[in-house]
Amino acid sequence: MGQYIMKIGEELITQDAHTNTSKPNLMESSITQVAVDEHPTTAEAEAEAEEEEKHHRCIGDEIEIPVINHGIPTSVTQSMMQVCQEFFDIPTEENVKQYPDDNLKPVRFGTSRTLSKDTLLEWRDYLRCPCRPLSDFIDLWPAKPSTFREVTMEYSKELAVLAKRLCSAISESLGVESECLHELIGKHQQIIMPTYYPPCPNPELTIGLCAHTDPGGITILLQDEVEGLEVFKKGRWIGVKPLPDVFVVNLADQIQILTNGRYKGAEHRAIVNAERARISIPTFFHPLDDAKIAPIPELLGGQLPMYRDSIFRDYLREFFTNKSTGKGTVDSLKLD
Ligand SMILES: O=C(O)CCC(=O)C(=O)O
Ligand SMILES: [Fe+2]
Repeated sequence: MGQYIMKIGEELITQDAHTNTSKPNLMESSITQVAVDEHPTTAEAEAEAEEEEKHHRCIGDEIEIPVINHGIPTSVTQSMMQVCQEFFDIPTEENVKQYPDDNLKPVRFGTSRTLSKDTLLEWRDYLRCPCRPLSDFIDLWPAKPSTFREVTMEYSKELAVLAKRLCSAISESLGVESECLHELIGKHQQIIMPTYYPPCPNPELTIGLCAHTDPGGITILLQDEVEGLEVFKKGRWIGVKPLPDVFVVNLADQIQILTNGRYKGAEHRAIVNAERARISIPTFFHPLDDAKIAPIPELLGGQLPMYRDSIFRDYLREFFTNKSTGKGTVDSLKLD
């Protein structure tokens, strides 16, 4: 009941992404997209929401967007977190054997714990689970833990609905057809990537995940209660505080291109700590591999395109081949 996405100019309730500041961060630019309903999920959320309701909230460039009251039952997010925890509890060697890290395999497990092939060691394990069409992939997903497939299927369906809502809100905030971004990016590829960051005896010597923007369209991220996600904003890294029942949404590179730079991909990274393992579950929404991505003509408003066209498959290849960090790949498409 009452789950919807607000659009620009309407009343917005968002939560500030910062751990370092308690003040809400008002931004000048014109993007807004947040799911709210009249029943905040936690007392904390309610208090913060009331505080922030007074403001016209604009969420803009290079910030990760927390989404509360998204309508996804807590039982679904908790089960997903739990089943991922159980998956990562399986001995790493076993997961490596079951789901080899072979680029040709859609479902694969990557780890820095047993292998030394990476020159730059990112301190994490991950499982890549494509979801669409489900019938193509579900039998390839882990059969252990025994509930993994069922729980992940349920979660993926809920996330697909949320992604559609977010795409509509972003489209409306841009002044284009509400289906626009869903058609371009929201309804095609969906990939869930549960990620595990083990505690690290020397966290200052490593990184969980290097600075990057996500290459796809949007990313919806569920994290456990351990801090580690950071966003680069105004020249510094800012921790994104994990809050119960709150998703973090990243706008990614293809949104930056489609909007001709009006909305920016959020640059982020993950750090690790010596005490506690952390689990984060990003779900990536990508265009079709053979989609041509270029600034949406309606959004040019008489300006020249800032980015040249690219085919998403080629974009991804470039992104992964060059191990591009930060905004490297998207910047490489910039026209002079
Ligand atoms: O650890 C996180 O929360 C971020 C994960 C992430 O950015 C990614 O997998 O692209
Ligand atoms: Fe990311």
